[in-house]
Amino acid sequence: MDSHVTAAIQSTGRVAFKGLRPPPPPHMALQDQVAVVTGAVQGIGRAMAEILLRNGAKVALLDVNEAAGKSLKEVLDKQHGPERTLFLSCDVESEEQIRAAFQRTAGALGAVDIVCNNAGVLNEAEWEKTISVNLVAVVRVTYIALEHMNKMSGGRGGVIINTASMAGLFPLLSCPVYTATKYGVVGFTRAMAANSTALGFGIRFNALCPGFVQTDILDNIYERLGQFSQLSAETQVFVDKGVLKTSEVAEGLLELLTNDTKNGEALQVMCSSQKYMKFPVFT
Ligand SMILES: NC(=O)c1ccc[n+]([C@@H]2O[C@H](COP(=O)([O-])OP(=O)(O)OC[C@H]3O[C@@H](n4cnc5c(N)ncnc54)[C@H](O)[C@@H]3O)[C@@H](O)[C@H]2O)c1
Ligand SMILES: CC/C=C\C[C@H](O)/C=C/C=C\C=C\C=C\[C@@H](O)[C@@H](O)C/C=C\CCC(=O)O
Repeated sequence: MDSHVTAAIQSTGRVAFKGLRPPPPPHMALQDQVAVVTGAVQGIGRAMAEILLRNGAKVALLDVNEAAGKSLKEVLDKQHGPERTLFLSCDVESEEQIRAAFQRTAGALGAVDIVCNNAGVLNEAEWEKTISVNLVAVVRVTYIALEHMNKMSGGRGGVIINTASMAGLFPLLSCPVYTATKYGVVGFTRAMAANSTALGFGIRFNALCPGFVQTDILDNIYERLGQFSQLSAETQVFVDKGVLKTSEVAEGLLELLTNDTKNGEALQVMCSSQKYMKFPVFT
């Protein structure tokens, strides 16, 4: 993010970013960086991959949706060249598949610098699955990423960004398990950031916390609320207050990646502004 915008966030904790200026030039800091994005073939993950590529990074696109992955790869090849991306069919619930994906990324694109733990689901009826994908897999991918990136074991450090949600900071009506997973992601991110500082991993950890975003997660929400489906109208009232574009969330990712003063932060991305969450200080 531009230095004056970063300064605005630091001084006010809030910055408006919609339509104020032409697109900024690419961030040199991301040039030829190697990024792994999970849940990369649609929605927020796709917007993350696109902004990384526009800023000169190489991107491994990990997802369970092979058909969408192959067609996205074709689109991105035309825009950025085939050597800039890799699509890898990978279920983040599988340790074996994640290990293979990191190995293939390092072999084809180079050592991993950036990980975006973004894959997620919302299903209060299949709540164990929601915990498995949204929280357990974030821990699993992070620990495998550490084996590649940790400066204390020969890696070269980097940045790990976890897609949480505003529902990781405020309870989301009708989605108690989804809310719990996103609170878990925020807590894990902050704890890993503190560990990284204490143990010298050379890795920054931050959480991205968008409000409602126009993606498939918002579709057919009624069917995925399980025993809380009677509250779908109340949830819809929140949704109707405003829905973000995926590109706006990707701008938040860029801020967390390029602002190297940020570690252990949760960036709220809302329709009117972005602002860092103020957590209580424990003394
Ligand atoms: N859409 C919103 O309103 C919103 C708001 C805040 C946070 N989020 C979070 O953003 C992230 C992305 O969601 P989205 O809104 O883009 O949804 P989406 O459904 O459009 O995209 C999710 C992607 O994750 C992939 N995925 C699902 N399970 C997977 C698995 N086991 N392994 C690998 N890939 C898997 C899907 O195939 C899909 O491509 C999620 O973590 C979600 O919780 C979404
Ligand atoms: C239907 C589910 C769709 C998508 C899931 C996704 O992750 C979206 C979550 C979005 C928002 C959740 C927000 C919860 C909000 C409230 O509880 C609310 O009262 C927050 C109030 C103020 C916060 C903003 C501020 O302090 O300025």
